[in-house]
Amino acid sequence: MANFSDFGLSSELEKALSNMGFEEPTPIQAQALPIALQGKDMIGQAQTGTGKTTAFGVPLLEKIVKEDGIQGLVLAPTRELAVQVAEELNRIGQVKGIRTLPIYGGQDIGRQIRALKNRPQIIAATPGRLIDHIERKTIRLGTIKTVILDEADEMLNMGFIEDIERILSEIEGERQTLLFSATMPKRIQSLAEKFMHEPEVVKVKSKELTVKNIEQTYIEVHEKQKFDVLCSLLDIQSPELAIVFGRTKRRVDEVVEGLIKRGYSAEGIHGDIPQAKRDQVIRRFKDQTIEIMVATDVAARGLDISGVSHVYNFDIPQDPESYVHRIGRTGRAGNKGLAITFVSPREIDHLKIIESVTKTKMNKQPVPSIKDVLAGNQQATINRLMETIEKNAYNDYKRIAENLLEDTDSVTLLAAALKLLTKDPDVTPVKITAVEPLRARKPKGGGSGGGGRDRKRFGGGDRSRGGRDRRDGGRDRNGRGERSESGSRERRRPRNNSK
Ligand SMILES: Nc1ncnc2c1ncn2[C@@H]1O[C@H](COP(=O)(O)OP(=O)(O)OP(=O)(O)O)[C@@H](O)[C@H]1O
Ligand SMILES: [Mg+2]
Repeated sequence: MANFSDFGLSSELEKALSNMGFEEPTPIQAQALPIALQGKDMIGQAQTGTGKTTAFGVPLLEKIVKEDGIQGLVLAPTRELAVQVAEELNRIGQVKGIRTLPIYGGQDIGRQIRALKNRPQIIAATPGRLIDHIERKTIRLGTIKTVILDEADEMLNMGFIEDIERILSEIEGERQTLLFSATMPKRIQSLAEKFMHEPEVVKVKSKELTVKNIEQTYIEVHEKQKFDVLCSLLDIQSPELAIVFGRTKRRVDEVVEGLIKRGYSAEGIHGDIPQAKRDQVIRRFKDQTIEIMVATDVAARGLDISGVSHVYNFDIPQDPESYVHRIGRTGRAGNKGLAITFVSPREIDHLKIIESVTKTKMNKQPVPSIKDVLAGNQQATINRLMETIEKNAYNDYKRIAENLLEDTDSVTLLAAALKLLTKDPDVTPVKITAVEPLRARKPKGGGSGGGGRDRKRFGGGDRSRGGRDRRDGGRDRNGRGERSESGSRERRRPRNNSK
């Protein structure tokens, strides 16, 4: 078993890793560190939640010297991910006095310009906003030595290729380029050929694209029943934290509204929600103020939130890569997770394609019955009761209990109390606008397997329009007048509007 001390790291970084509670490197770290620390270009693929951030963060931070301008750049497809990567790099880099600043759209640019005055050595950015800064000359990339493309395939999907090209062209001289993702569609190769210098490819060997600690199931359910089934599952499974993925922004809004109506604590996140609100939702979800986050694919990539025990695909994802990343929000860092995908009868073929590309099998689970829901709610009551006993938080009620027991027997009393405490299945009417099932297009030809298939083959992706256009969220992958979320995750604002 490898050890962090095997890599000849500086004592500061070794200390930082042990402060973070990292006892031994994960497989991708063990394989990537020796290569990346030599300064070589590298492509790293490993399953979700297996520590890719540290795998690139350590070689990046090791190279940084304290007083030399911006030396490192991490590009990420979404704002939340840029923020999270910056947080992790700051945690590791702190001991060495290295500062990472997140730069992302939707946040006041003046604030970012002020923060740049603190002279961060690393920038973790979404491409659009970084270009704004380059054009304003508030960020100069001339001193950069290391570039990391986190979730590179997704940045391609989102049409960021021109932006990436533009950004990299600003970086003069020799640079080390690292590219990481849990999925590596074939298209990545052209990106690598273009921007990397003889990259070494590091793939953590495993048959499946997903980690074993996520239990994967699916439920065949008609569109109209989805919402009730979701509520039933939430009652039966009482997740610690759950993410529910929907196909469109409207879908997310409607599911959130419905969940709140039925008494769940839920909030939504998608590309049309103002950034300040998005940040707040993530914060409230992380600190468990809300239990359910409903999201479009904007939250599918990279987010590392501990306590996410369940992922529900309210709508089956458009393509296998999206599936891999969505369910990867649970089962991270060796923890267990459960992923449940709703499939309408006409989407079964689509499900089979996801299974074959990801090389996994989802077990079919029956639609839960009212009896199951009641049993789940009863169990939840019992758990709450036991917690109250453990916490010793019942003393004020002891006297009342003793008085009541003088007239009524204990079993009757307790049964009545349990009945009162137990939630009845909530049947408050909720209407969710129906969406058409996703239709699978059979892949033409052999396909590469292992996530190597092109997205275009699934669900009729429209990638022919110009880059700007796509980024502005106008793309409609379903072709049915509902905006699909992909493409509006990071919006470029018109120049005069980005104050
Ligand atoms: N060596 C380690 N030991 C223990 N925990 C670790 C180690 N390295 C990373 N972690 C933790 O594992 C979790 C997942 O790490 P990270 O977010 O880097 O995964 P990832 O591979 O980038 O996943 P994704 O593909 O979803 O982006 C984080 O909470 C991180 O702190
Ligand atoms: Mg990651």
